[in-house]
Formats: sequence, structure tokens, C-alpha cells
Amino acid sequence: MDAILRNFSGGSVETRERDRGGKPSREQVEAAVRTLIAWTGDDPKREGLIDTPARVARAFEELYGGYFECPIEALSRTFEEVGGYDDIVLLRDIPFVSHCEHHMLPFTGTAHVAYYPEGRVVGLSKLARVVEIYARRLQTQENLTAQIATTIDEVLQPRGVALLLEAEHSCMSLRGVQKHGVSTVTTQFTGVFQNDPAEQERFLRLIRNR
Ligand SMILES: Nc1nc2c(ncn2[C@@H]2O[C@H](COP(=O)(O)OP(=O)(O)OP(=O)(O)O)[C@@H](O)[C@H]2O)c(=O)[nH]1
Ligand SMILES: [Zn+2]
Repeated sequence: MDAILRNFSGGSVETRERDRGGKPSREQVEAAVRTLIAWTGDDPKREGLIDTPARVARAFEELYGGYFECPIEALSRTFEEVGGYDDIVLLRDIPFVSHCEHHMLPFTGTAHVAYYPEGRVVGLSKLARVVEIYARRLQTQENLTAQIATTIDEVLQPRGVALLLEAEHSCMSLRGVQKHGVSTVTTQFTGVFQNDPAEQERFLRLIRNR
């Protein structure tokens, strides 16, 4: 239980993805949702709410499905027939929804993912799948950014990886400080994007210039 709720941030991607724990039963989850409903002040036994715990459990399976998918596997099929192409590959504006690990409230935004292939490339959708898998876990935006970058870097071993995420956190807009329209930007660079300021600048320019 502890293991599954932990969002593994230490060790290699492979270790992180291997160390999975058990899972509570459906009955336990539904009982927990009934407790939360009662905590709000409502009656979990009233007609409109009677099936809600089951719905919430199903919604959680969808929203947090990323714990049961493997980002390493998503990147496992690569191909080399790209006519000698060896320049930057950039996926711009990948939309994502994740949930902050502090409040379990959604933060939504877009991810820009780039890498410099080293001989072999991966199917484009697989990069978006890695974003999706990690987004569907409890996250901080920093951790989400780092996990996507590290995974692509470790699995594909390209010449470099560049990530930029921009998102609005509903725990900041709907509650607490209640600031709407704040965009949080995080970046992570490896390889040439980290070592060569010109490459980093090129990535940022490609994102900005539409
Ligand atoms: N660094 C980081 N902080 C986050 C992220 N998501 C939410 N937070 C912040 O986590 C912090 C949690 O702070 P706490 O003081 O424990 O919680 P809180 O009392 O609800 O804080 P307020 O939101 O200021 O009311 C808040 O400042 C949130 O804005 C994230 O992805 N990254
Ligand atoms: Zn939060």
C-alpha cells in the first residue's frame, strides 16, 4: 500500500518501475470515499450518492492508471531507418492533466518534449505516452518534468533531452491563495541541451516561434 502510493523519485528508472507494492481492495476504497463524503457534511447513503464511491474508484483507476503502465516499455521499440536524420525531434504542446501530491487536485497544462536521436528514433506517440504515464500519478510538476526527461534519457540514450512543462495548479486557483491564470514553468535538460547554451536556446526558440 505504502509502496504504491509513493511516487518513486530515487534510483534509476528501472528500479523505480520494478518496486511496486500491493493495492487495497475495492471495498476498502469505496468505504474510504463514503468517509470523505461524510466529512464534506453530506450523507453517503442518500440516493444521489449511493453509487458515487464505485464511480470514484473507477475514476481513480483512470486518473491514476499511470502506476500500472511502464514508461520503459513504451519506449522499447525504436527504429533506425530515418534516412540519416540526426537533428532535433520536438513534440510541442502535448496536453496533460496530472494531480498534485499535496492536495490531490488537478494541474493541467502542456509539455514540450525534445530529443536529439543517436542513430535510432522512437515512435512519436511513445513520447506523448511517457508524458501520459507519469502525469497519471500523484506528482509535483518538478518531479513530473524530471521523470519524463530521465526516462527518455536513460532508455533511448540520445545525445540530449529537453523538457519544458507549463501548467496551472488548481490547488492555487480554486483554494488556498486563489490566484487564477498563474502558469508554472519547469524545464529539464540533459546532454547537448544541458552542455550547449545554443542548443538550449534553439529548443526554447522552437517552442516560442509558431
Ligand atoms: N513546488 C511545487 N509546489 C506545489 C506543486 N503543487 C502544489 N504545490 C504547492 O505545495 C504547497 C503546499 O504547501 P502547504 O503549506 O503544505 O499547503 P497549504 O497550507 O495548502 O498551502 P497554500 O496552498 O498556500 O494554502 C503549496 O505552496 C502549493 O502551491 C508542485 O507541483 N510543485
Ligand atoms: Zn496542490
